[in-house]
Amino acid sequence: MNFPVRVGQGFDVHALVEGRPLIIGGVTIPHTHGLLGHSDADVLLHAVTDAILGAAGLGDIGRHFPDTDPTYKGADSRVLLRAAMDKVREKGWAVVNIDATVHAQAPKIGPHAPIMVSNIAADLAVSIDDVNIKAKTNESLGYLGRKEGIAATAVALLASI
Ligand SMILES: Nc1ccn([C@@H]2O[C@H](COP(=O)(O)O)[C@@H](O)[C@H]2O)c(=O)n1
Ligand SMILES: C[C@@]1(CO)OP(=O)(O)OP(=O)(O)OC[C@H]1O
Repeated sequence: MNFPVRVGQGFDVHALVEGRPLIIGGVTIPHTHGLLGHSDADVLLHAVTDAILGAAGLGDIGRHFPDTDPTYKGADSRVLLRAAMDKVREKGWAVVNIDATVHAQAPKIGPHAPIMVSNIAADLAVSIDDVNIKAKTNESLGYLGRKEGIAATAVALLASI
């Protein structure tokens, strides 16, 4: 159906391990542990990438940037987000707004959220007013509550250009 707006959602989770930097929303956050992944494991940017790809009907991040491809080993997820946005734009879509949540028992995300917002807004070519980042602990419940990993969820609204 041709309709001038489309919605997409994204989810990602990565394990917290020692000896890796913690990079979320393009911000390197001082912490005892970092996220494990093939790329820089930026869980928030991966959720946002899946949200915009999903809204455009373009599948998911692993389809475009496989974790079996050495090209993406240690990749900066902002580069992947910009490349995904290029594909979304080529299909005739622009981002209206993004709303995302980082599910992290620790560390505190709030102090870093403004820079995350500005990174994501720049990569998607939208205003900082069009990107909202929230954070929640997992109330110490489950694998997130035990600080075994950090998850992120995101929704994206696209408009036809
Ligand atoms: N990693 C986090 C988690 C939470 N916040 C902020 O704290 C508020 C309360 O979180 P609860 O999970 O206890 O409801 C939340 O609304 C965030 O503002 C955070 O910054 N970083
Ligand atoms: C980003 C990619 C590619 O380097 O790898 P990871 O960093 O492991 O992240 P994931 O969230 O599993 O997403 C898809 C991947 O293909």
